Amino acid sequence: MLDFPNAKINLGLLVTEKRPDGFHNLESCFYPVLWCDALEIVPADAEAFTMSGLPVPGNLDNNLCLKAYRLLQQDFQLPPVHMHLHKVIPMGAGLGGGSADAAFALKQLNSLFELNLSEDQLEGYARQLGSDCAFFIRNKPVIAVEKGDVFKPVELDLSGYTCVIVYPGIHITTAEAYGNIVPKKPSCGIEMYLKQDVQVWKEVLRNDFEEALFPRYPELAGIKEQLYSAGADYASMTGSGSAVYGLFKTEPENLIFPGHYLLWEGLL
Ligand SMILES: C[C@](O)(CO)[C@H](O)COP(=O)(O)OP(=O)(O)OC[C@H]1O[C@@H](n2ccc(N)nc2=O)[C@H](O)[C@@H]1O
Ligand SMILES: Nc1ncnc2c1ncn2[C@@H]1O[C@H](COP(=O)(O)OP(=O)(O)OP(=O)(O)O)[C@@H](O)[C@H]1O
Repeated sequence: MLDFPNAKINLGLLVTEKRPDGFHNLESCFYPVLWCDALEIVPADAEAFTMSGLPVPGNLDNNLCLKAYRLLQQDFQLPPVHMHLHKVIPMGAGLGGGSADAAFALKQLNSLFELNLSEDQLEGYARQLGSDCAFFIRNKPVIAVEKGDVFKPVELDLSGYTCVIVYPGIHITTAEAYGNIVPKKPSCGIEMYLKQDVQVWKEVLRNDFEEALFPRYPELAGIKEQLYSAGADYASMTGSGSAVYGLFKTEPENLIFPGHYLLWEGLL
């Protein structure tokens, strides 16, 4: 198990229909990337939660790490713990950082207190914390369907690629992004597209949120264009934005995004 909660990118994201429960069905390939937070959990005399790094908006009590602890507490007599979260993954970026922390907390608590929960059981808990959360239990590339929490295996290896992720400092709320989208039934599943060469993805693999968000935030389309100009085989916004990534076969030179966070690193 990786010792840090890591982010994900979405390779294609089709929002296919609105569900009766208000959520949306989607189809997307979730791929883990090496942009990580740090979360330490140790037994303590009294419950404590501390944070460092990027400021996380909202009440401390609403932090997904604490929610994960409380969820397990409903079924198990957990001793008090001190959790410390060092936040590095930008929020409102479509990188799933909060979900990654929550899934990591479930896994850590499972091993720390020998709860013997299987990965399927952990996914069950994760689903209750957020749609993206279940993916991070196994943390392997998958095709996600339904709310993004039901998975199909995918044969995909991008290990030769460098992934550059640009975060433009724009916070996009997931609920708001879904509210601005018109679901579309695709003519063909994402799996068919992923079987083709990465260079072909540009023509066929789309993220439905781009159409709704690019006119509002033209800067995002500009970043995607810059990544292609720098030689990316494929570039896209991830999740509901605002981070945009490029996949490069050879490391690009002279990529400058003033004032932006830039991760220049590998995939998992
Ligand atoms: C955009 C993605 O990151 C793609 O991976 C995810 O679909 C977002 O998942 P998430 O951040 O875990 O989202 P949640 O915390 O479960 O839901 C936040 C809000 O997003 C909307 N939402 C989320 C997931 C989904 N499949 N349909 C939705 O309509 C709902 O309004 C929901 O109230
Ligand atoms: N541990 C946490 N880390 C980050 N955000 C958290 C955490 N716990 C709760 N939150 C809340 O969740 C919000 C966004 O979470 P997250 O980092 O998953 O954004 P995101 O990358 O846009 O998510 P997604 O990919 O699911 O759309 C934050 O603004 C914050 O209010």
